[in-house]
Amino acid sequence: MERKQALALVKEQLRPKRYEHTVRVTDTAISLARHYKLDVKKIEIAAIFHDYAKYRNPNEMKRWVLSEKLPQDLLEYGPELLHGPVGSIMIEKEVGIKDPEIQSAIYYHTTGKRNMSLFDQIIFIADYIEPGRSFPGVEEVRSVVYHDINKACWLAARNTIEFLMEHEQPIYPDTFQLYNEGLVKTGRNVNG
Ligand SMILES: Nc1ncnc2c1ncn2[C@@H]1O[C@H](COP(=O)(O)OP(=O)(O)O)[C@@H](O)[C@H]1O
Repeated sequence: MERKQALALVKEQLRPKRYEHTVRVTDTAISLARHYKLDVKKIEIAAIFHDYAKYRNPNEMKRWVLSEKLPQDLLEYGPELLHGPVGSIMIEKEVGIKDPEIQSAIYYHTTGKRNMSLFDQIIFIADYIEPGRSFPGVEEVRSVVYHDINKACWLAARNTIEFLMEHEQPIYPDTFQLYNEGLVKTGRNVNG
């Protein structure tokens, strides 16, 4: 699918600010894909569709979780966490995009997870660092992402966990697993 057609399809699904965010995520992801030598056209499609389900009705998303047998614990964390997993299914059913790499990146773009592929990482971190983001710590992530994308994803997970804890929000465990993985892989675990 071409960029123009893909953007037109998501524009119908999103509010104007979210659509602008999507365009910035897409441009950021393309730049990272060029740098890390991934398929730029494929990254572009994943980025354009990453928030496809963002404004779907929470009850509709809940029905998709149940009918598609997605992990039911997602339902305990509020509707915000559903749009990635549900969006990964919806793009196949509604748009005809059936591609495991694209669908995985959309599925995990909010929480991250351990063992992300480079493709997953690029969508996850492009969403976090796109130029419209201004939360604490984002500059540090931008400064490392072109030479150490593992570190960038780890920092994003750490910052998100800190933010959610400060606000006493529940935290879906995939983000903890990404955080832990970074410490274990760099030897900074409890025994190190
Ligand atoms: N593991 C998690 N558990 C609960 N909430 C999370 C987790 N990871 C991220 N979030 C929250 O989900 C919300 C949506 O994330 P965001 O990056 O804005 O996604 P998107 O750009 O796709 O809308 C943010 O408020 C973020 O703090």
